[in-house]
Amino acid sequence: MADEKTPRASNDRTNEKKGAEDVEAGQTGLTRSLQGRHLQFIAIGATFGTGLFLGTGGALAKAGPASLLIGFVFIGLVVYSVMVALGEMAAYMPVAGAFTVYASRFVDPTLGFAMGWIYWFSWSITFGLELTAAGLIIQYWTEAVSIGVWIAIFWVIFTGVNFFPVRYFGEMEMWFSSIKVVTVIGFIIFGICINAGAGQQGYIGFRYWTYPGAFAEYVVSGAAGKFVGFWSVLITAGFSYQGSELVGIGAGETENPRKAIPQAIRWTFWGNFILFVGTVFFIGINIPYDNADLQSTAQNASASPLVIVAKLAGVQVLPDIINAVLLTAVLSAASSDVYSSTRILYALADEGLAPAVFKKTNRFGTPYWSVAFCSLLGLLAFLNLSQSGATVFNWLLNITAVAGFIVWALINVCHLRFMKVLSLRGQPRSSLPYVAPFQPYLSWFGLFFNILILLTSGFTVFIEWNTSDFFVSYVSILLFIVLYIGHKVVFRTKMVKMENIDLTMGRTEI
Ligand SMILES: NC(=[NH2+])NCCC[C@H](N)C(=O)O
Repeated sequence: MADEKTPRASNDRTNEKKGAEDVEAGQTGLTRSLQGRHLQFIAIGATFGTGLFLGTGGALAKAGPASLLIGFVFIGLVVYSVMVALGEMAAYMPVAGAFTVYASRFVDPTLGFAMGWIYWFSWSITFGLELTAAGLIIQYWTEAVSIGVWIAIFWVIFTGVNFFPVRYFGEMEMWFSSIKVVTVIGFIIFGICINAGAGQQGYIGFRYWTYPGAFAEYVVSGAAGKFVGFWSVLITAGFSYQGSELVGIGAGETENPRKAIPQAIRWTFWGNFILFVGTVFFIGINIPYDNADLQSTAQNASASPLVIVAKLAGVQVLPDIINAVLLTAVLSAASSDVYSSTRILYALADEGLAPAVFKKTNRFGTPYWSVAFCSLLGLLAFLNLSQSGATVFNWLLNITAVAGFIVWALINVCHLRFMKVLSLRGQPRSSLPYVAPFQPYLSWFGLFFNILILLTSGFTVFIEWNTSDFFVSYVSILLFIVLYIGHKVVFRTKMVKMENIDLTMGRTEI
């Protein structure tokens, strides 16, 4: 198999001579200096970003509060299926890059290649997207300085941060993420008070669910529908939750994977789920979906619904404070973006699926070429300087979200195959360090909906043809297909046969 030739295999051979601990650290070249809590915070850092803080506004405006809530709960279930699947595999086989490695080993090296590069693509693009969002947020205070200056400053800072030893990075990310979590909790408490009558609107309750209503009519060229509105929320919800799966990417860098990974996964999932659903619930009961600010946000991503809630309540300085926090939120997401695309590229190089230079680490374990290359794509943020910044922003958001759904679907695929091979070899799943619940149904459920959502993400083009919408909705799928076919044609890989699947390499306990 191609495996024989990969640098990773040779790495492992050298490692066999070293002590058990060295095998753990040396296997990836990255150091195992992160703990479970760091993983969790990196995942939280990447997840709580533009999606929750800005994207929810547009979704509420178009679909109404009930659709928003149901959409976030529903995608939460899909995320759950992905997270527990990943947890089961990663706790058993902690390797850097995690799921692309599983795809290569359990299904087909070509699948690992295409999945890895599409995932890498989604994060590199998100870096640019988030830098732009940061610039837009600052412009709330002053437009005297060009947005390009902010993008440049943040690009330098967050690229630089990723060159630090990973331990410092993990520590910094923990602070950033904590600020976000505290903000969201603060917002929820604030939302309760405002709803109960603390603001200038008096007691609100569910008033806005009656007028203007719980569901909005989603309008596409004359045709309108409530279900369509709900369905349109799913892409935004998906984008918002994406990043949760990062817990698995850092798997190769944790000190005690068997314990740390399941715990980190559990905390990340439940933390994200509760805070996301809580946030969209309180946004949805405190802002009428036909609010003018909200409707204009849907057009130009200009104001966060969190800021709108504070504005409606008539609290003076609060919008500024929330804006400041949003800035840190989006910036921390930006630095996690680089971390994530760097590690995915490293893992691809490690598997022999990207140039070996991306594997080079310095003595602190930083894969510096990889960091440099990934952050270069963040410079795409400067494209947003054009007039249609908001349009470009929405485009990138959609492209990224679809890429994310492809990756989630493939995590489900890997898990289904993982379970199959275990059962063929007579190894009970109960012997695993972490066992995903409701299997195999949950993984099938996740796979079905991930595919359905990504295939229907561009449904509006079927109602009214629009080339640019078609492109935005399906370019990630096209890219994925091109990567897949391209790799197949050049390398002529074969699907990994069940009996050849390697379940031992990368394990901490054999
Ligand atoms: N597949 C991806 N890389 N998606 C990007 C996720 C972005 C993140 N959830 C945010 O709201 O900012």
